[in-house]
Amino acid sequence: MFSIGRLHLITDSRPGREPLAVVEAALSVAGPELVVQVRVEDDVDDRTAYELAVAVAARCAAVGASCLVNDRLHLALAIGAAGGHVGARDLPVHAARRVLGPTAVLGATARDPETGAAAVAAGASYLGVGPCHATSTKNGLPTPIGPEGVRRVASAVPVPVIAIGGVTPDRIPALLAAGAYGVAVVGAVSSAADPARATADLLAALTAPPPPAPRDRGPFPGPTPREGSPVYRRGAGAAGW
Ligand SMILES: Cc1ncc(COP(=O)(O)OP(=O)(O)O)c(N)n1
Ligand SMILES: Cc1ncsc1CCOP(=O)(O)O
Ligand SMILES: [Mg+2]
Repeated sequence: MFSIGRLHLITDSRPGREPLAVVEAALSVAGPELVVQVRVEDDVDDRTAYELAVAVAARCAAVGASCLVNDRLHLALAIGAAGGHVGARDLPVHAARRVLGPTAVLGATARDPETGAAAVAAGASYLGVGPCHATSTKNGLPTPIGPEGVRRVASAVPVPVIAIGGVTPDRIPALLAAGAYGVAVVGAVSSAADPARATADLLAALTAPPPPAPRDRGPFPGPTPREGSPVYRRGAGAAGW
């Protein structure tokens, strides 16, 4: 059955960064719970990207973590990654599915329900949804969609939604409450003074019990969550995610 982690670490390969050291630190804390997405800047050549991907994949394999490759699906196949992630300017989802095969993990970017539903119909196993919040990690992104935007997409698709863009531990509860299954981060780990500690903080936020439903808060009952609402969706582990 399809299974995917809730914390996705996307590599930061901008000049001056140390993606492999960051991945090692995160894996030392998260182990098999981590999904590492190898992402390089567009001007990085394939050989350099391949060498980073091989090194990341080896470290993931050592602890049972999953490795995905962003954009460059030939690299995903070449290194035996669990799968890849594509967005609007990459291969279309149906073509990416043909490249990766029927059982690979295939992520697709969506910021609205229509795009998300189309991506799922075309073969996406999960959706990366955002940017949720402002970020300086990637230029040219559209206006952040916030937790409400996540809610709109998550309520329209039957696959895990991974919230991305400006994600920090304190923002995770609202994203989960909106129906996100997990989060993808670059800066929250890669720009942290202590990437291992930052990883632990993100994991703690992802696994913290949700706040009590309104009806449990006191003598004045609030609205009961509807079945199928994000409050229920947090139990999606039962569906095999
Ligand atoms: C989990 C996740 N979600 C979204 C993205 C963004 O993909 P894309 O829109 O193709 O942009 P680039 O990352 O390729 O610049 C992602 N990588 N991962
Ligand atoms: C690649 C990408 N796509 C949407 S936001 C983003 C970057 C997210 O980086 P950060 O976690 O540092 O905001
Ligand atoms: Mg892309």
